[in-house]
Amino acid sequence: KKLKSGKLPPGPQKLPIIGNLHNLNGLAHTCFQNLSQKFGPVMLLCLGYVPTVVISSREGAEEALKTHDLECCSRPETVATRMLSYNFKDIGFAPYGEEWKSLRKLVVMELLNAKKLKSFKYIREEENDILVKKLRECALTGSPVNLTKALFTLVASVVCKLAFGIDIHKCEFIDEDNVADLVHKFELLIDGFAFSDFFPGVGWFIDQISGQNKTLNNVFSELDTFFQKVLDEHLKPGGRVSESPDVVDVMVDLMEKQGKDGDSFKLTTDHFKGIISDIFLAGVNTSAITLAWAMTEVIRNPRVMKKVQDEIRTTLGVKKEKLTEDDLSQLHYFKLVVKETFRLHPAAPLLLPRETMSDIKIQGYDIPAKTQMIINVYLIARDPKIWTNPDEFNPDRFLESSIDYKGLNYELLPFGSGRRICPGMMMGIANVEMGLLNLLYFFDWGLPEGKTVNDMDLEETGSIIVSKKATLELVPFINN
Ligand code: HEM
Repeated sequence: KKLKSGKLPPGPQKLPIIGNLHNLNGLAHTCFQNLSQKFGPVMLLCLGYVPTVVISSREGAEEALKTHDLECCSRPETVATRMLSYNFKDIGFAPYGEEWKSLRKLVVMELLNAKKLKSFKYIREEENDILVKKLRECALTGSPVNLTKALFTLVASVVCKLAFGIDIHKCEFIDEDNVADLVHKFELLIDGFAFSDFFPGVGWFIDQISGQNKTLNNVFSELDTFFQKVLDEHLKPGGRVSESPDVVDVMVDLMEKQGKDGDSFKLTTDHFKGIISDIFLAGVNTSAITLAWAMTEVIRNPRVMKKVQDEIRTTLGVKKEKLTEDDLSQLHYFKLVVKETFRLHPAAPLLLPRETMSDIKIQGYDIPAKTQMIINVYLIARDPKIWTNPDEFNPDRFLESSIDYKGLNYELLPFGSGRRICPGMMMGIANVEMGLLNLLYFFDWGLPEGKTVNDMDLEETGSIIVSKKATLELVPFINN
């Protein structure tokens, strides 16, 4: 691909063949942060053979996501994304077109619409209750809990039950204690560097002899086995007995009925697995990561912890045995704590990469078609021109502010914006809010013996999805 002339965005000097890959050593969003301090908020890099524009200003993000929304598609073609999306037969990595539209509509209609979400709230309440009971047992022994793992299990149990009709506490093919490891495998896969991502042809050869292809295939095959079993459960002869059909039931039903209409696309096993992969991986990881960061931040900020727990316990009283989603509606400061967590720790700090479908202009620069476009929402949410003391965790900053995080305020975009905005946003928010509320209402929290707040490791890890690297271990104390 050759970049056409015009007023291209500035960027660092390129080296032959590798382009600017040498500029990326470390976490992508922080490397881009250092580079954009030098080259500005719209900059052009070449990642191997992939021309890439990185945007890190609110104005640039707004122009890209709004004005040019119709000209962007989300399709970073890497070895890992090709595997996980089952050859782009999913939603997150599918190119813009009829297939993507139909699949997104199906998932939104069958899983993520407001009515369905409301009818699913009992599942969330039930699963949180199970976690609270387990934590109570740990509190009696006074021993630290691996909260990272507990939160992954919580979110996975909710997502698996409502999307796939599977109870992971009883399921034969997935062990509830290993679900966090399974999601972690996905992180390894998506972070796995493959030469063929950046150097077509010759890169494949290097990956083959270096063993990278084998590693990626092994990790993928474990995930694929899980997805296949989810599918098999739904295809069992005699059908499934289910009160309310889940997304896979609906797809099976559609597949059985399809065939006559020659125009519309046909659902295949790859579509099934692409959707299961999207829901499991995009749905579980992100909410669990956000919950772990929320707990980390409130432990590090005792003033905020006290203020939010006072609000929760005064508003809800101290005698509740079990919380319901209706309890959330009365809380105000609590929601600001969640908002501040989304600001400082967006689970997808660069959103999903997009690709321009035609030549476009952003902030006065010419950007050719087929350029990968990355929006650094992490940096925008910490821009000192927009936020006072941007690195400080301070939910009070939102007390007098109307800025929200649902895709309309371009300074705060943890769920993205525009046509590819996260379709699971409402479910993600509900998972995070209900999980955090239960942790803060029923328990007080401390650090393991001998540890202080200063010992807490805040290092991040990951590329597309970024999480807290170190496991979060805390000691619960029963409040009531
Ligand atoms: C705290 C929770 C979550 C966060 C922070 C989050 C964040 C995101 C972000 C930033 C994107 C990319 C948006 C863009 O590029 O503009 C995205 C896309 C997506 N998310 Fe989420 N998400 C969450 C929960 C969920 C859940 C619960 C599901 C499904 C059950 C889900 C399914 C998806 C899918 C399918 C896409 C791809 C959409 C498309 O390309 O059309 N997410 N998410």
